Amino acid sequence: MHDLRLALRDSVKKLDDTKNTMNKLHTDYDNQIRKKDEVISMKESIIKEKDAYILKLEQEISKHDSTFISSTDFNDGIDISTSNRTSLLEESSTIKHQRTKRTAISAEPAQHKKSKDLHIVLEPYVKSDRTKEFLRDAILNNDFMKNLEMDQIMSIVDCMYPLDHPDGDLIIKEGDVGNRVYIMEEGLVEVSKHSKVLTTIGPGRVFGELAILYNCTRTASIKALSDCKLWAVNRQTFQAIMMRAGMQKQSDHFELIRNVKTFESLPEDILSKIIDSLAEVSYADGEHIVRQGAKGDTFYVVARGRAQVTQAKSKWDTPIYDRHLERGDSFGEDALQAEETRPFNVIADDPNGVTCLVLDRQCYREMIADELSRLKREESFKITRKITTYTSGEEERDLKNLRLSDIEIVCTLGVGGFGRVELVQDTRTSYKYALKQMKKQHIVAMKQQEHAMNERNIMMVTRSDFIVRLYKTFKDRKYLYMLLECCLGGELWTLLRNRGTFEEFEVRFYSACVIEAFAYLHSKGIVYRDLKPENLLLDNKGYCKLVDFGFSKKVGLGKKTWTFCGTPEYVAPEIILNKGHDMAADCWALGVLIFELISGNSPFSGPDPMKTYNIILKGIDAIEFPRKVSKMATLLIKRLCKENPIERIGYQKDGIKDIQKHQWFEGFSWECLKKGTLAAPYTPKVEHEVDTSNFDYFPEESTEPEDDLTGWDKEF
Ligand SMILES: Nc1ncnc2c1ncn2[C@@H]1O[C@H](COP(=O)(O)OP(=O)(O)OP(=O)(O)O)[C@@H](O)[C@H]1O
Ligand SMILES: Nc1nc2c(ncn2[C@@H]2O[C@@H]3COP(=O)(O)O[C@H]3[C@H]2O)c(=O)[nH]1
Repeated sequence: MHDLRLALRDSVKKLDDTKNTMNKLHTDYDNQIRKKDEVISMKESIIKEKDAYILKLEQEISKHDSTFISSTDFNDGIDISTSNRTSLLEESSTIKHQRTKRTAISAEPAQHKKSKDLHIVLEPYVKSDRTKEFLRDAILNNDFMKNLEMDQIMSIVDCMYPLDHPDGDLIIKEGDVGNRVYIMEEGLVEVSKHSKVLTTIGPGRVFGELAILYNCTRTASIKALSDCKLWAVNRQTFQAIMMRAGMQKQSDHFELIRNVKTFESLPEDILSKIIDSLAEVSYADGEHIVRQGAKGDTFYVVARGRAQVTQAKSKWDTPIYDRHLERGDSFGEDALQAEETRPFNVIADDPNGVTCLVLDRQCYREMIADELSRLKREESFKITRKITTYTSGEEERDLKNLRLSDIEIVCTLGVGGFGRVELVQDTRTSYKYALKQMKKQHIVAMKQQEHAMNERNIMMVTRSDFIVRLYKTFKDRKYLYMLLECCLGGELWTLLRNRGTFEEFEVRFYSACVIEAFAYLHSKGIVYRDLKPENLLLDNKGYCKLVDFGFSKKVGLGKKTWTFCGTPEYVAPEIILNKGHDMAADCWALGVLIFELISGNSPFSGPDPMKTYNIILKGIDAIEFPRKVSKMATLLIKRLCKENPIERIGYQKDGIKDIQKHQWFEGFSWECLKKGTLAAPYTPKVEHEVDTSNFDYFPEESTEPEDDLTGWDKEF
């Protein structure tokens, strides 16, 4: 019995020990969990602190960004607004996020100044042929300027004038507004950036071109290391030549083409497409342009010089003179329909040679013929689309009677270049909106009045589920206000920052939303010009919508615009080269976006905008695609990022539809996307109407801007 009792006591003790051990283990476990939680919350607070620090830093940077430059000090007639943040970002590179929001830049010449620029009288400076050749070769040796058209280069050469700088002179100061491009004839200069010597430049080299080409402040300083003999061209002259050459060529070709019988009944936008597809070909005196009996599929218009038509009665006869062709005369029309056996010879008969505009059948078919038959079909069915009126919910929102004083701020959603975007509510109806408020004085200081008006005018009439809706605008003494549809899912940029990359099925969805937005805008002749993840907002369902129409413009179908504008990593080569651009620039940017969303990095990215432009000009084929980008996506990106705008998918016969039909989108339900029934790859967590957890925190602003009562915003 005693033994049994002892054994029982032993067992109870053992049980107690086990219980104690268990309790201890539990306490340890709890402690560990607590510690883990503490570590997690410590980590979170470090991340928060880091974010706040980065935010502060970014705000500091954007304060410095306010050093937008203005060209009025040398009154060159072009408005320039360029944020010069690169150097500051470079300095902060060790602590910045792996992903930093990118600033857009713009150099929109005001309309009246644009035309004034075109009427500038170019003042050639007389110089020897040897000097001309020397200057031309220097330009052709420059990475950026070699891409200009030869007639632009020769006009620049003609307008260059001599300039001397003695040893020790600071010819260019980093950060200044640039007003000349130079070519060194004799001497040596030293290039430095942030006081670090980068290189030296000797005879036969161009310098000072970057600030002029891209409307930014001087990217480096240049000091004479000896007495220097230079040639210079003024910014105003340089930019007039760039813009004028493109415009003149377009209007010259337009004049020639509109008088060709085959094209006489075509609408202007199709004529413009033909013009874009034309190639200029030159022939030496006596050279055959076409040969009798040869097969051909090219159509010709004589642009310059005289050509002779001769014809032989048979193979064995000598050709006999028939007539002369001059500027505006065309031949080979039949070749546009089917292969033509040339019925005569056309031979250049001009000591200065002959230049023809040529168009081949395949190009004509791809670009124009289908569009023509579509037009004809539409004409015969007299398709008149009903203008949809979007009244749903509008009446109960009672926007007509809504006044600024009815709006109550809930909290800040974001801070932009010109002010803040607040989550607000209409106190009468409790509807929630995003209210973008822009400081008028700041807009004027940056010469962005035209852009602010464009943004308002375009967004006000835009009705697409893939574009943030603008409901109403207000203004007071200090601010312009835009009452916008609120997208509480946050920016696609933030999601990309948190994820690093997206899977292709996700990118397919987001880019499809952009494609729908572009299909809408492009059909109305509007070019968007600032595509990037920063400008795509997610709604509660996870669909993305285009926002920030500050650079959008109604160009019109078949027309071009010449503004340098966009975000460096996303600008198309024709924008960089000032060739005139249109909706095709958006197709380019779409290729860049798809690449960036899949791989996490944009394809064209240098340490500063100039290097980025240089990489863009080298083209997409020079870019190595990461393995993560599938073959099919690579093909689509390469077709979107074609150097020649007219070859870009999305800009050809079926427009944006061609992109939708691309194999990368095979199986994608465009219909469900449009109806809003397709499930988004990610649904943001939005728990209530004022849940701003998908946005960063923005501290309140203490200073108020000055009044602006100049009245430029009358129509806002
Ligand atoms: N409709 C909206 N719904 C929710 N958030 C918005 C909305 N519009 C803007 N935001 C947020 O506010 C931020 C600032 O927007 P805003 O358009 O002023 O800035 P931005 O893109 O820098 O433009 P800007 O070029 O005009 O300075 C955006 O980055 C976005 O996070
Ligand atoms: N930023 C930069 N400019 C350079 C370099 N080498 C030569 N330059 C020239 O320095 C010039 C300074 O003025 P710009 O920025 O107008 O144009 C710049 C270039 O022409 C270089 O490595 N970096």
